Amino acid sequence: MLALLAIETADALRLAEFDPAGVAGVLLSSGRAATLRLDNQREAATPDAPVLVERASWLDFDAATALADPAFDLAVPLKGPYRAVTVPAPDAAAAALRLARIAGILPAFFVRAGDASDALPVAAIDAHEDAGRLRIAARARLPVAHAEDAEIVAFRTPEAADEHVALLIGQPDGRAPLVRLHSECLTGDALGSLKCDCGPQLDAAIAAMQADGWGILLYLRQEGRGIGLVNKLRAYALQDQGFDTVDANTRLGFAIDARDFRVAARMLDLLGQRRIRLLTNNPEKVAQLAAAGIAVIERVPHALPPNRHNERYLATKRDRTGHQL
Ligand SMILES: Nc1nc2c(ncn2[C@@H]2O[C@H](COP(=O)(O)OP(=O)(O)OP(=O)(O)O)[C@@H](O)[C@H]2O)c(=O)[nH]1
Ligand SMILES: [Zn+2]
Repeated sequence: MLALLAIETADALRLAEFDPAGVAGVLLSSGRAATLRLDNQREAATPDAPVLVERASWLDFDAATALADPAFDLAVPLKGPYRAVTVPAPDAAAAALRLARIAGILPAFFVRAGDASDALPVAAIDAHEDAGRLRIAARARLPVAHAEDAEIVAFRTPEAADEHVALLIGQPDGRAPLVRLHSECLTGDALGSLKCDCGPQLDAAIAAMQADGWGILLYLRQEGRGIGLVNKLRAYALQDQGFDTVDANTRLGFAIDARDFRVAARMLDLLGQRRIRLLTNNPEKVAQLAAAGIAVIERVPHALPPNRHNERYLATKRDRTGHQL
């Protein structure tokens, strides 16, 4: 049993209440630990396993914040040496790091031994990520600017606040539908950001479905490839320091791509569409859908013209994350 205090939402006073004895270590992800060069220590060398940094006397709240938040990596020369020690409950620790991702906060906690009173079981965190628990919650006609004959279907689970939606465009005609898995991007979808290609991809997907007669746009609430808006903006700030989109995610302590496309497979299943043509440049989407029982009979490329702000981002997708661009 672990007691946890998220570093992002704590302060020195709350830390003192949580851990009067000053013994709580700092739990980090393996990616963050590697950035801090802890991975040459045996206790921090297992790929993808959580890492616990021993509480040294100088490791106060501010020092822990610098451990947790890469915004300080270049500005604050980190103190040390850090010592990685055995993680007492590795499954609970891993679940805590998943919970941080779900909550959209930095994956870094003070940890000490906990007791059973109001403990959150690991299974409760797993349920948040269980696509099998998605149900159709509501559906209605929704004419949109470039597809007047459209219907919106909203999905949710009893646990998660995310409301994924499907926009069904046109009428089924017996052919496998053109499908797009679009991950939420507030900056690109709503504000017209030029840093990525999301906005134009969203518009082009709806246009392609309209032209083809019918299709299904899945709008997945996976902002920032699953790390949430605030963390994506932290990644953007790191990109302003020169790191690319892949290294920025790792420095924050997240997977390069934290999305789970079983959500999309489940939505297609609930819509009764198990044979599709998929608009994407990302082979991982095809692979994850296929693994979840959706037959992707065709991959339809979905590349749009670059601009001077997203050229490097698109090159990184091509060179480092396997996008077929
Ligand atoms: N973490 C992070 N997320 C980003 C960044 N830029 C865009 N995103 C998010 O990435 C998601 C879009 O994914 P992309 O990787 O552009 O494309 P894809 O969906 O993998 O592949 P395609 O189907 O080929 O478009 C959206 O959720 C965006 O918010 C970034 O620099 N960092
Ligand atoms: Zn975007």
